[in-house]
Amino acid sequence: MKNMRFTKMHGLGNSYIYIDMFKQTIEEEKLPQLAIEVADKNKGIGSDGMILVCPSEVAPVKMRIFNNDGSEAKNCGNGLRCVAKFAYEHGYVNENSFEIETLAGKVKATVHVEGEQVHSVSVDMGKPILSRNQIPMVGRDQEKVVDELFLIDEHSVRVTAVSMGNPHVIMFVNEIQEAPVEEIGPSMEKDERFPDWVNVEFVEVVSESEIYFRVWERGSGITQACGTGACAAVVASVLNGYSQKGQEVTVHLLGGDLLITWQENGHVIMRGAAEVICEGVFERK
Ligand SMILES: N[C@@H](CCC[C@H](N)C(=O)O)C(=O)O
Repeated sequence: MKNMRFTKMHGLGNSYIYIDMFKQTIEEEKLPQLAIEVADKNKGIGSDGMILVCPSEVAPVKMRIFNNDGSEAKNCGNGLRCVAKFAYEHGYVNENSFEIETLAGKVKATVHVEGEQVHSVSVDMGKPILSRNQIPMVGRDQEKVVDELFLIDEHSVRVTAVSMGNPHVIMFVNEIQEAPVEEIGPSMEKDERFPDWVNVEFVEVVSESEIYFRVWERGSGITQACGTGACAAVVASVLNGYSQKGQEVTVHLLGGDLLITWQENGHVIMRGAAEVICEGVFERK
């Protein structure tokens, strides 16, 4: 098909072009290039990537996410909240709580509705993955990677690694404004110690219930927000003794706030906004 209907949505400024695959089909091999084209801010629509809202055999809806370099990731926190809003408002689900399939497994979303519209969404993101080989991160010790010394370019930093279905490496800094996002982000993202590459996050701890957060995303570079990254940052805060399980943490991202709790049962709960920017037709070449 040539012309493609899209909805541009964002979660705290982390924007994607959402394609309704209940109503359209796109050739599988064309998806990576299409993500690059729609995300282009000069010749496309402009976004951090592309998300497909698909039928699923195991849940009412499935999310697939492509970064703006065309790479496909297994999970996306801000995307999950927007997919939940999209599925609810388009009538693909009838309940306020429902499952969403991702390449990393199923999660449960709950939409919070005012009138006919979803204004925010809570997602049970499941349990974080902490063992080194499953992040995946190279190294002999297969235990958790917590506050580990890591030499990158001329910097010596301490890292904690967490997978939320996609890989994250977290560094704690004293001043979030001074975080070396552009300096360290690109080389750490593609460092060979992370075989699948990695999302790179910087965190300033204010208190056990409040942190500041900035991100260099794998496949997209600097974005306004990263939902899975914010979940990983709260898990890392607990692992490093800055917070505790069961404590709700307000995460201040460039694009707004998320509320995140790493529960005693091991599940991470994320709550935040999901918004529609515009709808339209993209003319494919
Ligand atoms: N922005 C997302 C994460 C998108 C995928 C990520 N860049 C990756 O490659 O793993 C989020 O909100 O979680």
